Amino acid sequence: MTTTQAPAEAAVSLDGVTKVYGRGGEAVLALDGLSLTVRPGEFVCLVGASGCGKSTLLNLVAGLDSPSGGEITVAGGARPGLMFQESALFPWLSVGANVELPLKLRKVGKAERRERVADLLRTVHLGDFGTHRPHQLSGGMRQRVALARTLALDTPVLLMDEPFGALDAMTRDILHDELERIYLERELTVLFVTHNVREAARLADRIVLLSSRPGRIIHETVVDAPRPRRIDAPEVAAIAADVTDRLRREVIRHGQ
Ligand SMILES: Nc1ncnc2c1ncn2[C@@H]1O[C@H](COP(=O)(O)OP(=O)(O)OP(=O)(O)O)[C@@H](O)[C@H]1O
Repeated sequence: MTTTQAPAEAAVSLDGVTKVYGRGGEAVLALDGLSLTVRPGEFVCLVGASGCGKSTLLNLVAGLDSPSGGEITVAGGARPGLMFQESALFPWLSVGANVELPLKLRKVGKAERRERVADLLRTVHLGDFGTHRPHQLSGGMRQRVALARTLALDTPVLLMDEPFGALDAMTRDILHDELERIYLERELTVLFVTHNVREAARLADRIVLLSSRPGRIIHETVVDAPRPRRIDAPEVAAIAADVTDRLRREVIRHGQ
Protein backbone atom coordinates (compact mmCIF):
# COMPACT_ATOMS: atom_id res chain seq x y z
CA MET A 1 0.00 0.00 0.00
CA THR A 2 1.35 3.40 -0.92
CA THR A 3 -0.41 5.65 1.58
CA THR A 4 2.36 7.78 3.06
CA GLN A 5 2.82 11.30 4.40
CA ALA A 6 1.59 13.93 1.91
CA PRO A 7 3.57 17.10 1.22
CA ALA A 8 2.54 20.02 3.48
CA GLU A 9 0.53 21.74 0.75
CA ALA A 10 -1.55 18.66 -0.08
CA ALA A 11 -4.27 17.00 1.99
CA VAL A 12 -4.48 14.23 -0.59
CA SER A 13 -2.27 13.63 -3.56
CA LEU A 14 -2.31 11.06 -6.32
CA ASP A 15 0.76 10.77 -8.46
CA GLY A 16 0.55 8.74 -11.67
CA VAL A 17 -2.04 6.39 -10.19
CA THR A 18 -3.00 3.40 -12.31
CA LYS A 19 -5.50 0.73 -11.42
CA VAL A 20 -5.94 -2.51 -13.33
CA TYR A 21 -8.62 -5.01 -12.29
CA GLY A 22 -8.08 -8.66 -13.21
CA ARG A 23 -5.30 -9.97 -15.44
CA GLY A 24 -4.46 -11.17 -18.91
CA GLY A 25 -7.20 -10.87 -21.52
CA GLU A 26 -9.74 -10.12 -18.79
CA ALA A 27 -7.78 -7.13 -17.41
CA VAL A 28 -9.68 -3.84 -17.08
CA LEU A 29 -7.66 -0.62 -16.98
CA ALA A 30 -9.80 1.56 -14.69
CA LEU A 31 -7.39 4.46 -14.01
CA ASP A 32 -4.49 5.44 -16.22
CA GLY A 33 -1.66 7.43 -14.65
CA LEU A 34 -3.95 9.87 -12.84
CA SER A 35 -2.37 12.74 -10.87
CA LEU A 36 -4.38 15.02 -8.60
CA THR A 37 -3.54 17.21 -5.62
CA VAL A 38 -6.26 18.29 -3.17
CA ARG A 39 -5.25 21.18 -0.92
CA PRO A 40 -6.14 21.23 2.78
CA GLY A 41 -9.61 22.73 3.13
CA GLU A 42 -10.42 22.28 -0.54
CA PHE A 43 -13.75 20.83 -1.74
CA VAL A 44 -13.14 18.89 -4.95
CA CYS A 45 -15.94 17.26 -6.94
CA LEU A 46 -15.14 14.45 -9.36
CA VAL A 47 -17.48 14.03 -12.30
CA GLY A 48 -17.27 11.71 -15.28
CA ALA A 49 -19.18 9.19 -17.34
CA SER A 50 -20.46 6.02 -15.74
CA GLY A 51 -17.68 3.50 -15.20
CA CYS A 52 -14.83 5.99 -15.67
CA GLY A 53 -13.22 5.04 -12.36
CA LYS A 54 -14.57 7.59 -9.85
CA SER A 55 -15.41 5.02 -7.17
CA THR A 56 -12.14 3.24 -7.86
CA LEU A 57 -10.28 6.48 -7.16
CA LEU A 58 -12.12 7.07 -3.86
CA ASN A 59 -11.60 3.47 -2.74
CA LEU A 60 -7.88 3.78 -3.40
CA VAL A 61 -7.62 7.02 -1.43
CA ALA A 62 -9.67 5.40 1.38
CA GLY A 63 -7.14 2.57 1.48
CA LEU A 64 -9.79 -0.07 0.71
CA ASP A 65 -7.78 -1.20 -2.30
CA SER A 66 -4.23 -0.71 -3.58
CA PRO A 67 -3.19 1.01 -6.80
CA SER A 68 -1.47 -1.07 -9.49
CA GLY A 69 1.00 1.77 -9.99
CA GLY A 70 1.76 5.28 -8.80
CA GLU A 71 1.51 6.74 -5.35
CA ILE A 72 -1.26 8.03 -3.09
CA THR A 73 -0.49 10.23 -0.12
CA VAL A 74 -2.86 11.44 2.60
CA ALA A 75 -1.82 14.21 4.99
CA GLY A 76 -0.71 12.95 8.36
CA GLY A 77 -1.18 9.36 7.15
CA ALA A 78 -4.74 9.62 8.56
CA ARG A 79 -7.35 7.29 7.15
CA PRO A 80 -10.01 9.40 5.47
CA GLY A 81 -13.70 8.96 6.26
CA LEU A 82 -15.80 7.42 3.48
CA MET A 83 -19.52 7.88 2.84
CA PHE A 84 -21.62 6.12 0.19
CA GLN A 85 -25.00 6.51 -1.48
CA GLU A 86 -26.31 3.92 1.01
CA SER A 87 -25.93 4.96 4.62
CA ALA A 88 -24.54 1.49 5.55
CA LEU A 89 -25.75 1.84 9.15
CA PHE A 90 -26.05 -1.22 11.38
CA PRO A 91 -29.84 -1.78 11.49
CA TRP A 92 -29.78 -3.52 14.87
CA LEU A 93 -28.06 -0.58 16.56
CA SER A 94 -29.70 2.68 17.56
CA VAL A 95 -28.75 5.88 15.75
CA GLY A 96 -26.61 6.90 18.75
CA ALA A 97 -24.85 3.52 18.89
CA ASN A 98 -24.05 3.74 15.16
CA VAL A 99 -22.40 7.13 15.67
CA GLU A 100 -20.66 5.89 18.80
CA LEU A 101 -19.03 2.92 17.08
CA PRO A 102 -15.94 4.69 15.66
CA LEU A 103 -15.35 6.25 19.10
CA LYS A 104 -15.65 2.84 20.80
CA LEU A 105 -13.22 1.33 18.32
CA ARG A 106 -10.77 4.10 19.21
CA LYS A 107 -11.27 3.30 22.91
CA VAL A 108 -12.66 6.74 23.75
CA GLY A 109 -13.99 6.62 27.35
CA LYS A 110 -17.72 6.16 28.02
CA ALA A 111 -18.48 9.64 29.39
CA GLU A 112 -16.65 11.37 26.54
CA ARG A 113 -18.35 9.07 24.01
CA ARG A 114 -21.77 10.04 25.31
CA GLU A 115 -20.91 13.73 25.07
CA ARG A 116 -19.41 13.38 21.59
CA VAL A 117 -22.40 11.42 20.23
CA ALA A 118 -24.83 14.01 21.55
CA ASP A 119 -22.74 16.78 20.02
CA LEU A 120 -22.43 15.01 16.64
CA LEU A 121 -26.16 14.30 16.49
CA ARG A 122 -26.87 17.95 17.25
CA THR A 123 -24.41 18.92 14.50
CA VAL A 124 -26.49 17.01 11.92
CA HIS A 125 -29.75 18.22 13.52
CA LEU A 126 -30.76 14.83 14.86
CA GLY A 127 -30.39 15.63 18.55
CA ASP A 128 -33.71 13.97 19.43
CA PHE A 129 -33.20 10.79 17.41
CA GLY A 130 -30.36 9.01 19.25
CA THR A 131 -32.57 6.15 20.46
CA HIS A 132 -34.29 5.59 17.11
CA ARG A 133 -33.37 2.69 14.83
CA PRO A 134 -32.20 3.46 11.28
CA HIS A 135 -35.39 1.99 9.72
CA GLN A 136 -37.46 4.59 11.58
CA LEU A 137 -35.70 7.40 9.71
CA SER A 138 -36.08 8.84 6.21
CA GLY A 139 -33.31 8.40 3.64
CA GLY A 140 -32.08 11.95 4.23
CA MET A 141 -31.97 11.41 7.99
CA ARG A 142 -30.03 8.16 7.55
CA GLN A 143 -27.45 10.03 5.46
CA ARG A 144 -27.17 12.60 8.27
CA VAL A 145 -26.45 9.75 10.69
CA ALA A 146 -23.86 8.37 8.27
CA LEU A 147 -22.27 11.82 8.14
CA ALA A 148 -22.21 12.05 11.95
CA ARG A 149 -20.62 8.61 12.12
CA THR A 150 -17.97 9.65 9.60
CA LEU A 151 -17.28 12.83 11.58
CA ALA A 152 -16.80 10.65 14.68
CA LEU A 153 -13.63 9.35 13.02
CA ASP A 154 -12.12 12.81 13.63
CA THR A 155 -10.49 12.72 10.23
CA PRO A 156 -9.89 15.98 8.34
CA VAL A 157 -10.45 14.28 4.96
CA LEU A 158 -13.92 13.22 3.85
CA LEU A 159 -14.45 11.01 0.81
CA MET A 160 -18.03 10.99 -0.43
CA ASP A 161 -19.30 8.68 -3.18
CA GLU A 162 -22.65 9.99 -4.47
CA PRO A 163 -23.81 10.49 -0.87
CA PHE A 164 -27.03 12.25 -1.87
CA GLY A 165 -27.66 10.38 -5.14
CA ALA A 166 -30.70 8.50 -3.86
CA LEU A 167 -32.42 11.49 -2.25
CA ASP A 168 -35.18 13.72 -3.63
CA ALA A 169 -34.19 17.18 -4.83
CA MET A 170 -35.49 19.06 -1.78
CA THR A 171 -33.76 16.79 0.73
CA ARG A 172 -30.57 16.95 -1.33
CA ASP A 173 -30.75 20.72 -1.37
CA ILE A 174 -31.03 20.87 2.43
CA LEU A 175 -28.17 18.41 2.85
CA HIS A 176 -25.98 20.52 0.56
CA ASP A 177 -26.46 23.40 3.00
CA GLU A 178 -25.75 21.16 5.99
CA LEU A 179 -22.65 19.60 4.48
CA GLU A 180 -21.29 23.00 3.46
CA ARG A 181 -21.82 24.37 6.96
CA ILE A 182 -20.04 21.40 8.56
CA TYR A 183 -17.25 21.49 5.96
CA LEU A 184 -16.59 25.18 6.68
CA GLU A 185 -16.94 24.90 10.48
CA ARG A 186 -14.61 21.91 10.73
CA GLU A 187 -12.22 23.04 7.99
CA LEU A 188 -12.53 19.67 6.27
CA THR A 189 -11.05 18.58 2.97
CA VAL A 190 -13.66 16.89 0.77
CA LEU A 191 -13.34 14.68 -2.30
CA PHE A 192 -16.89 14.20 -3.57
CA VAL A 193 -18.00 11.97 -6.46
CA THR A 194 -21.23 12.83 -8.25
CA HIS A 195 -23.11 12.27 -11.50
CA ASN A 196 -24.96 15.49 -10.84
CA VAL A 197 -23.04 18.37 -12.44
CA ARG A 198 -25.31 20.98 -10.81
CA GLU A 199 -24.52 19.48 -7.42
CA ALA A 200 -20.81 19.74 -8.23
CA ALA A 201 -21.17 23.42 -9.20
CA ARG A 202 -23.20 24.06 -6.00
CA LEU A 203 -20.58 22.53 -3.69
CA ALA A 204 -17.12 22.50 -5.23
CA ASP A 205 -14.13 24.79 -5.10
CA ARG A 206 -12.93 22.79 -8.08
CA ILE A 207 -14.66 20.36 -10.43
CA VAL A 208 -12.42 17.67 -11.88
CA LEU A 209 -13.76 16.02 -15.03
CA LEU A 210 -12.55 12.50 -15.75
CA SER A 211 -12.39 10.90 -19.18
CA SER A 212 -14.34 7.76 -19.98
CA ARG A 213 -12.48 4.61 -18.98
CA PRO A 214 -9.60 4.52 -18.39
CA GLY A 215 -10.05 7.53 -16.13
CA ARG A 216 -7.72 10.46 -16.73
CA ILE A 217 -8.30 14.12 -15.89
CA ILE A 218 -9.50 15.95 -18.98
CA HIS A 219 -10.58 19.26 -17.49
CA GLU A 220 -10.65 21.20 -14.23
CA THR A 221 -13.03 24.04 -13.42
CA VAL A 222 -12.33 26.40 -10.53
CA VAL A 223 -15.63 27.52 -9.00
CA ASP A 224 -15.06 30.85 -7.32
CA ALA A 225 -18.69 31.95 -6.88
CA PRO A 226 -19.18 32.96 -3.22
CA ARG A 227 -20.69 30.51 -0.73
CA PRO A 228 -23.36 29.61 0.06
CA ARG A 229 -24.60 29.19 -3.51
CA ARG A 230 -28.10 28.31 -4.52
CA ILE A 231 -28.31 25.34 -6.86
CA ASP A 232 -30.56 27.41 -9.15
CA ALA A 233 -28.29 30.49 -9.15
CA PRO A 234 -27.31 31.67 -12.65
CA GLU A 235 -23.56 31.30 -11.99
CA VAL A 236 -24.07 27.71 -10.79
CA ALA A 237 -26.19 26.97 -13.88
CA ALA A 238 -23.55 28.47 -16.20
CA ILE A 239 -20.74 26.38 -14.70
CA ALA A 240 -22.90 23.25 -14.78
CA ALA A 241 -23.76 23.87 -18.44
CA ASP A 242 -20.09 24.21 -19.38
CA VAL A 243 -19.08 21.02 -17.53
CA THR A 244 -22.08 19.15 -18.97
CA ASP A 245 -21.04 20.14 -22.52
CA ARG A 246 -17.54 18.86 -21.92
CA LEU A 247 -18.85 15.64 -20.39
CA ARG A 248 -21.26 15.13 -23.31
CA ARG A 249 -18.42 15.59 -25.81
CA GLU A 250 -16.35 13.04 -23.90
CA VAL A 251 -19.18 10.48 -23.80
CA ILE A 252 -19.77 10.92 -27.57
CA ARG A 253 -16.03 10.69 -28.28
CA HIS A 254 -15.93 7.45 -26.34
CA GLY A 255 -18.92 6.13 -28.29
CA GLN A 256 -21.22 5.44 -25.34
N1 LIG B 1 -13.59 -5.31 -8.72
C1 LIG B 1 -13.63 -5.06 -10.03
N2 LIG B 1 -13.26 -5.99 -10.93
C2 LIG B 1 -13.27 -5.73 -12.26
N3 LIG B 1 -13.63 -4.55 -12.80
C3 LIG B 1 -14.00 -3.59 -11.95
C4 LIG B 1 -14.02 -3.77 -10.53
N4 LIG B 1 -14.43 -2.62 -9.95
C5 LIG B 1 -14.65 -1.75 -10.96
N5 LIG B 1 -14.40 -2.33 -12.16
C6 LIG B 1 -14.49 -1.70 -13.47
O1 LIG B 1 -13.64 -0.58 -13.46
C7 LIG B 1 -14.27 0.52 -14.12
C8 LIG B 1 -14.37 1.71 -13.18
O2 LIG B 1 -15.34 1.38 -12.17
P1 LIG B 1 -15.82 2.46 -11.08
O3 LIG B 1 -16.88 1.79 -10.27
O4 LIG B 1 -14.64 2.99 -10.40
O5 LIG B 1 -16.43 3.59 -12.01
P2 LIG B 1 -17.38 4.81 -11.64
O6 LIG B 1 -16.91 5.94 -12.44
O7 LIG B 1 -17.45 4.97 -10.17
O8 LIG B 1 -18.77 4.28 -12.18
P3 LIG B 1 -20.26 4.79 -11.85
O9 LIG B 1 -20.29 6.22 -12.23
O10 LIG B 1 -21.11 3.94 -12.73
O11 LIG B 1 -20.48 4.54 -10.39
C9 LIG B 1 -15.61 0.00 -14.62
O12 LIG B 1 -15.48 -0.39 -15.95
C10 LIG B 1 -15.88 -1.19 -13.74
O13 LIG B 1 -16.66 -2.13 -14.42
